[in-house]
Amino acid sequence: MATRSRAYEEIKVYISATCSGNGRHLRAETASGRDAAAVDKLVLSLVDGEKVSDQLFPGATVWWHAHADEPPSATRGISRRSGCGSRSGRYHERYHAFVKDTYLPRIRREGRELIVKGRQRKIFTNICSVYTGSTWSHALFEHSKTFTTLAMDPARKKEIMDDLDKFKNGKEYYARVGKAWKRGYLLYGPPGTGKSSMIASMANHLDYDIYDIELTSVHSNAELRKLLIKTTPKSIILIEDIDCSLDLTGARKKKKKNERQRRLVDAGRTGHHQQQSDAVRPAQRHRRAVVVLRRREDLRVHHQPRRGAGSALIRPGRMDKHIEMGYCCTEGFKSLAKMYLDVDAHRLFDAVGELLREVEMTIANVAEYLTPKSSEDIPDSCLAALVKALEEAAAKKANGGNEHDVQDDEQ
Ligand SMILES: Nc1ncnc2c1ncn2[C@@H]1O[C@H](COP(=O)(O)OP(=O)(O)OP(=O)(O)O)[C@@H](O)[C@H]1O
Repeated sequence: MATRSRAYEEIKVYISATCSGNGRHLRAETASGRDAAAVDKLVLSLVDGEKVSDQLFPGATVWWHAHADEPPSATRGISRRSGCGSRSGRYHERYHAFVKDTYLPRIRREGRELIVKGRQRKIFTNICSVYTGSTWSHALFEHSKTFTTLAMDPARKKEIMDDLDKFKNGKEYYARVGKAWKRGYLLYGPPGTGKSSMIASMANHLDYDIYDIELTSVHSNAELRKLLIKTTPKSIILIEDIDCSLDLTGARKKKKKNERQRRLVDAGRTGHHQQQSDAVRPAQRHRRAVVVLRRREDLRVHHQPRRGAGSALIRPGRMDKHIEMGYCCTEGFKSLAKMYLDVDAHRLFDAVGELLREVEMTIANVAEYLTPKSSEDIPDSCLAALVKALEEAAAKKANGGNEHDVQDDEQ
């Protein structure tokens, strides 16, 4: 809404997002032209009474003034609760067309992007209380892992990132084929192979919140549905250790009975545990996490009386993409070496590559060897320690032992 005052126009915009950043520490200096800092100040950082000027182009300026007032209740689409005041901008009337048609739309667009970028994502977990029933409690999601710092075969990484992008930008596709806008991933692999890191990278890549559901605390499908309804439209629904989660209500006893047998089956699938029979250690079994990316549509939970709450949601057959998080490969090792030691090439690379083809070591273990433990540690000593550990594991394996024992003992 613009009001006329002599040769000047005034325009008022309401900021409809929670402020982030502490405006008090920012000086209300002249904002320079079009840079993001100007929009940042304007949209997020100004405190009540502060002024900032923004140059449209040489000789043409908008003077902005921050107010703490809330939007009128009739203002549509603006939440009173989350408002952080308004900004009034004053400019010469001769620039009115430019301000209205070019400047303001750009400020709105850039401001919206900034708000989204500056938004703190959250990780939710479900809690069950006698007073409120099942509900979500949350903490800030601050996992720093991204696809840039996730060591894995670049081709596989690209495939996963492309898949995520396709999902994220798939609005028209999902509408056209009449499918709910969601996608399920089954992540599986031994502990320490990077499942949590992958989930964090996905959340950071998509800029989604994470809802980590503990299905054993959910007693019925109705309860689960209530929880899912309370999730935000752009979210990752995460169910870790689905083998345990499936062990819910009626299935629990039967499952326990079959536990030993299942371990053996899992061990058979993973190959290297094949001859271990009862010696299969739970810590080395493959663990599985289900990740459901969700946009807009509610997840449909079908009634599954015999399998317990959520089994329809997490049954592996329902997953669109299976991602195996395996042991460290040569490509994964090379990206770790770059990340941890800042080396692209080294005389020990070939030896490590060869040994990794022979023995299985998790990325977490490799990363630990590549982490300098003192100021004397240099790439040479870290890589030599890794080669030594791999050689010991290979020797143990050759003698019929468990190569993972060496790694576990040493770490
Ligand atoms: N691909 C990877 N790139 C970089 N670091 C990794 C990778 N995988 C694992 N790590 C490092 O190893 C450690 C363990 O990884 P993570 O927790 O992601 O494994 P996980 O498979 O989820 O283990 P668990 O099944 O026990 O939960 C973390 O400190 C992580 O930084």
